[in-house]
Amino acid sequence: MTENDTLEISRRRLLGTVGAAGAAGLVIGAAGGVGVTTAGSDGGTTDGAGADGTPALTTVGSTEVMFHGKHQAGITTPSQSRGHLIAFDLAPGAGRKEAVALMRRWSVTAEAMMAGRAPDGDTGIALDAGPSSLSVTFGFGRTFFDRTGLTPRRPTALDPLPAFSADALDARRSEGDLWVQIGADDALVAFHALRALQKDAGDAARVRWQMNGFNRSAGATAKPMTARNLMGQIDGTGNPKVTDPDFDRRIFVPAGTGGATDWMAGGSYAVVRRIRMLLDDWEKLPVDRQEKVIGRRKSDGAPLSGGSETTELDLNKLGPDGKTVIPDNAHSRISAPEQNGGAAMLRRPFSFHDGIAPDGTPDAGLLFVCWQADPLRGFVPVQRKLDRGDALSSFIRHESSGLFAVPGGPAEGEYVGQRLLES
Ligand SMILES: C=CC1=C(C)c2cc3[nH]c(cc4nc(cc5[nH]c(cc1n2)c(C)c5CCC(=O)O)C(CCC(=O)O)=C4C)c(C)c3C=C
Ligand SMILES: [Fe+2]
Repeated sequence: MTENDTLEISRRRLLGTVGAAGAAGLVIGAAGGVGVTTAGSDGGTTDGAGADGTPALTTVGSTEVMFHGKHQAGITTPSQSRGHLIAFDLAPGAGRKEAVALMRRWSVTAEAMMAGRAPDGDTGIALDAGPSSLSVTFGFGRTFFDRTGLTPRRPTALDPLPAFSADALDARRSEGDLWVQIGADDALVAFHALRALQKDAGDAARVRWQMNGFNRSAGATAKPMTARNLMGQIDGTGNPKVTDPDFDRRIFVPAGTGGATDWMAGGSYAVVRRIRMLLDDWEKLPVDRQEKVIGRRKSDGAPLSGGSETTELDLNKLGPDGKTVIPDNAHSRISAPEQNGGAAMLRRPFSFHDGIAPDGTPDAGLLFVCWQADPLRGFVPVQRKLDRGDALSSFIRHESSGLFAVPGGPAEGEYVGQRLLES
């Protein structure tokens, strides 16, 4: 477990709000899933409910994600119900000096808001709310390095992603000098963070694109479970777990790689794709055919080869017709690490819905965000393979793309990116 996996209920909020609900102690050890332990003097349960069955909703507002740590927040942090992804370009004439000042400002603001404190010049949008699991994550795009005179320190991992045959990318909604991912379990808290960071950008950087997403709200299901996407599938089952022995090696850049990119130690690379779902077409497909597209049951996410959600896929199991029960073009088969030389990534997406497109179809889908120590051993080989023969590809369209270097988390007194910008 990493330092940022440990979420704490801020003592102040706990006493101020949760205490009133009778929850005497709350600890969230949250890597890969929220576990809420309520040691209430009222005999509350371990799923956050009080003895009288009243949900301890106050825990949603009270949960605090740590800003400082080995890794930035928002990577292994449990997915929040609201998200904003926003890319900025440095303003014309702005260079390294302005970038340093901006990263300092952003870090001060993010730290305050994640702790539930109002930043300077506050708008008041989040007044009354606790931190609500707010996380703010900062990344640098390929173009940032030229703009700041740091080209020699640009990692090769930021080389442009290859073009894929199914790409229908909008350049204006792709890439960017800087990238910010905001997540929170309250819509106002998330928007508040977005506004504060936009205001902090001042004259130094301009918004290039912004996308808004959502996930299931904490407490909406009877027990914590893997989220569903807008196609109705349980999505996230095959993700690497922080307890896997090779988790850190796959997701985070190791220290001591030496040389120009040492500043990325503890960091990770984010691939961001706005993937439209062709929901009208998808929903016309009978459920048994939808299940063959993925290779898993829709109801509970279990592999078509049998078992429960967490059972390994049996890719060789044959059906009565002599064909593999998980079809050759099933999404789960093609993307499985064992089919891709072990290539793995941590998928941490948000769903999006931006209304109805001009053709009358829903402009909805997945803000696909995946994390890896090296995109050439994560996203790229898997997407190459999916691009060639994934049954899901008839029902999705990749509309924008970004690749960002997300440096390690700041130590106390440091700002995000300091090891790049000041060495
Ligand atoms: C290149 C990477 C991937 C893209 C792009 C992608 C898009 C995408 N996926 C779903 C739905 C599901 N994906 C599932 C599994 C899965 N997908 C990827 C990679 C990409 N998906 C991986 C690596 C895996 C895990 C494979 C494994 O370890 O077995 C599943 C099954 C459940 C699960 O494991 O999460 C679903 C469902 C959509 C809807 C989508 C684009 C919109
Ligand atoms: Fe997938």
